[in-house]
Amino acid sequence: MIELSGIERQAGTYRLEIEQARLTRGLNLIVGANGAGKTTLIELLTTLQAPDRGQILYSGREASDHLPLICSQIGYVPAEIELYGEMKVVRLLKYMAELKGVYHSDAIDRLMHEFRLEPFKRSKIKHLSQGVQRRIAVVQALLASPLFLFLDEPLNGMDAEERKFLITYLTQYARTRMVIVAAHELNEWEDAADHIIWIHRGRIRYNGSPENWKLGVSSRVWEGEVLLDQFENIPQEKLIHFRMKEHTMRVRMMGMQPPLPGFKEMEPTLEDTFFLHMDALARRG
Ligand SMILES: Nc1ncnc2c1ncn2[C@@H]1O[C@H](COP(=O)(O)OP(=O)(O)OP(=O)(O)O)[C@@H](O)[C@H]1O
Repeated sequence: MIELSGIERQAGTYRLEIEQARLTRGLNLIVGANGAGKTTLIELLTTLQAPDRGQILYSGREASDHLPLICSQIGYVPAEIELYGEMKVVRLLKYMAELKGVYHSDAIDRLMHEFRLEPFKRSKIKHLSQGVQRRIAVVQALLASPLFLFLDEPLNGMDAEERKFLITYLTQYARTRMVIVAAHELNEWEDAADHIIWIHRGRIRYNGSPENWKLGVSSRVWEGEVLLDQFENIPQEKLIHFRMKEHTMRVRMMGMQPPLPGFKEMEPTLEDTFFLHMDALARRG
């Protein structure tokens, strides 16, 4: 468990403030608009940044008093990964393992196999696709079986198969450990997220189950088809997404009532719920 209390962090004009928060085992999905503070929160939790005020406890231990121990329990995949391009994959992973105090090759062999990296074992990192490089970044974070695994936008650069594999892997890993993921694309995490941490303008607005997050919205979600000229009159702020068909548009919208006859009410997804909460905040001003 990670417990935060009285956290304050100023970076330029941006300010993060967290009075109290508790993160528990399972897959924790940090959601928020651009610039909300997802990366700042992850960097505080990985000890990369120190708070100006407040306390972060990892399984009851204060980070500043037990830094080497806590760092050894953390795995981190940043959003912008920069691996040593000239190194071969196996050499890089051996080096990263040694830095983490892992001197036997079992973990490397197992993870290379699980993440299907064996064909690239002797390739230089710089010759590999973004998706493969990201898989390597995830593997290096997993080498010491961290209790706390942080991933910032981990699906960036991955193809559909890699994304599916990683989400399944993390879901299983999160059964016994804490996985904390910051993501923009929420629908992909629909079945994986155990907890939602919604951050808005440097404050945690929600920390709890996806089910309760969805129940916390008053507006509803509707889907239906409209003609192209009808589409032009749809208020853009109520639009969640749309898909062009031959002569019509399939649109997904939010609102208390069906926007037009023939629209059906839909179960809100995580992504819908994010839009609904943001819309409610905007209406409150
Ligand atoms: N060192 C810094 N100096 C000044 N401003 C900073 C610094 N670090 C972050 N910020 C600002 O703090 C805000 C929060 O940044 P952060 O990267 O944590 O947000 P985010 O939710 O991860 O955003 P995104 O979704 O765009 O990645 C942004 O407005 C950013 O420009």
